[in-house]
Amino acid sequence: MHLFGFSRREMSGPRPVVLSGPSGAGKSTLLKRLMKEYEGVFGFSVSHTTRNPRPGEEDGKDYHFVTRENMQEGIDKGEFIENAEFSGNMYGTSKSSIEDVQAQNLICILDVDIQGVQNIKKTDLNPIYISIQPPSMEILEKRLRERQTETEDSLQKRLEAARIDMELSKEPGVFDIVIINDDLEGAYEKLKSVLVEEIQKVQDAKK
Ligand SMILES: Nc1ncnc2c1ncn2[C@@H]1O[C@H](COP(=O)(O)OP(=O)(O)OP(=O)(O)O)[C@@H](O)[C@H]1O
Ligand SMILES: Nc1nc2c(ncn2[C@@H]2O[C@H](COP(=O)(O)O)[C@@H](O)[C@H]2O)c(=O)[nH]1
Repeated sequence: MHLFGFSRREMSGPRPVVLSGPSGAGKSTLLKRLMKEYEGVFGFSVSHTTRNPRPGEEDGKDYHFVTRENMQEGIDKGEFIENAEFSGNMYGTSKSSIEDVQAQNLICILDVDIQGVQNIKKTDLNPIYISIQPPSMEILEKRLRERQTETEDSLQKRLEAARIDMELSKEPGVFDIVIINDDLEGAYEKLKSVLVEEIQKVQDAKK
């Protein structure tokens, strides 16, 4: 089996991690904390998107912010392992975003929606699949509104996508673990406990 031209044996680095779950469930909050606590262990796979940057977001760090034309050109050229339409915008994971992280022997973290999960399952990336879920739709809506990043239209689209995500994530075998992000500390501890073995591998390799 080959992934991006490398055989699995040649790619003996740590297993990637896919973080998914509804928009507003707390994925970025948890992964930023993880990357801060374990500096030099994780590398973020920087996705491409056609949405506009939010205040404080940096091109090339949070996302590669691109036009639809640019993104479609890359997809047509086979540069993406997966891509999806979400809340009126295109999102996708380029092959090079993963290769850049894996070349450094870091645990590659992908933050993707449920369509991304379904499409990554068709590849041989072999990640650990983690779903971050909100305690309820009501709390999710409150968190999204308080974040003040969405228009009413975008918010409604995200809530609709969240309903589908919450249903699909209940299906057995889709995720290795589903973490309910109610209390942030508890959710973070659970996330760390799932990743402890991979973290150890990277830390041991550095010794
Ligand atoms: N356990 C929690 N309790 C209360 N608020 C939280 C909790 N976790 C995250 N939040 C807040 O909820 C909002 C949404 O979190 P975050 O942006 O991390 O979600 P996300 O899943 O990354 O969303 P998106 O997919 O849209 O990027 C943020 O304002 C964050 O500070
Ligand atoms: N399928 C993919 N989904 C992605 C990717 N990058 C992010 N996402 C998901 O999009 C929504 C919205 O993100 P936001 O930053 O606009 O709030 C969220 O669920 C992300 O997980 C990707 O490359 N592929």
